[in-house]
Amino acid sequence: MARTPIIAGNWKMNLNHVEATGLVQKLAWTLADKQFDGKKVDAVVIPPFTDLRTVQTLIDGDRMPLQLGAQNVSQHDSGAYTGEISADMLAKLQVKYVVVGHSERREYFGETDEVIGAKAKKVIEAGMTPIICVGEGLDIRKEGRHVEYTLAQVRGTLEGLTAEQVAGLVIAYEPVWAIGTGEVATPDDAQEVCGAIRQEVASLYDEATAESVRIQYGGSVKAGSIAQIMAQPDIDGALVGGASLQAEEFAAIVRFYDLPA
Ligand SMILES: O=C[C@H](O)COP(=O)(O)O
Repeated sequence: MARTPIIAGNWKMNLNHVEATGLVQKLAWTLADKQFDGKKVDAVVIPPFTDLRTVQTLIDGDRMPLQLGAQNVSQHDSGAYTGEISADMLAKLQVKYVVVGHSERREYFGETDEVIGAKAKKVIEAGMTPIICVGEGLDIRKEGRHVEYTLAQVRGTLEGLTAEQVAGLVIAYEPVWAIGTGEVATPDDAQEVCGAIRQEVASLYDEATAESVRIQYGGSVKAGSIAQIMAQPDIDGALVGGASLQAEEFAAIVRFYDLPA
């Protein structure tokens, strides 16, 4: 079965709930103008926690062809974890996707593969889909160890998940040196690692699981680069940062199939 492409816009710590309303409305108008109905591509917006209720109400009320995502989640169910948000709280807001293990969380908040794997498990148990982020820094890339480094993160974060669970999730390959820098990995660079991730899933689980898991590329994706990236056999979507804050640019990325490769 063909994998449905998934284009997700991670807003990071940008836009309050009032600004979020403006962006989502503009995005929906732009997509409607282009007859986008959300059937061909999963189009996901991932705002900060404080915007989720507002954006959910808009998507729901206006039947926008958008799905909702969150940027993080607690690995605990409930209790004395001040400042944390549980998977059940997100599911109740009709959140469908949750980013876990973004490189910024690994770097600034010390998240390990073990913690990320535990978060992914909570997301799945709450009926949502984790977007598990992996990817190497510049030093590792220069040493030529990017594939083995990224695959070690894949093994570390998937540990304990069943084949059925892995088949339904999303893995985002984001080389850290390409995030927010304007440096896009070439389509071949991105395919090399995304292909290796799919093979690793096949050897950890089986071919059917590897064929089903969706793999995104992330790192300075723009409308001008998305078509070539999406033309790669093992890339099923993109995790977009900066460009997802501009409605027209993000709408063009969502409709990558209309752009020349
Ligand atoms: O989650 C998104 C990635 O970190 C990519 O961010 P960027 O598109 O601003 O490089």
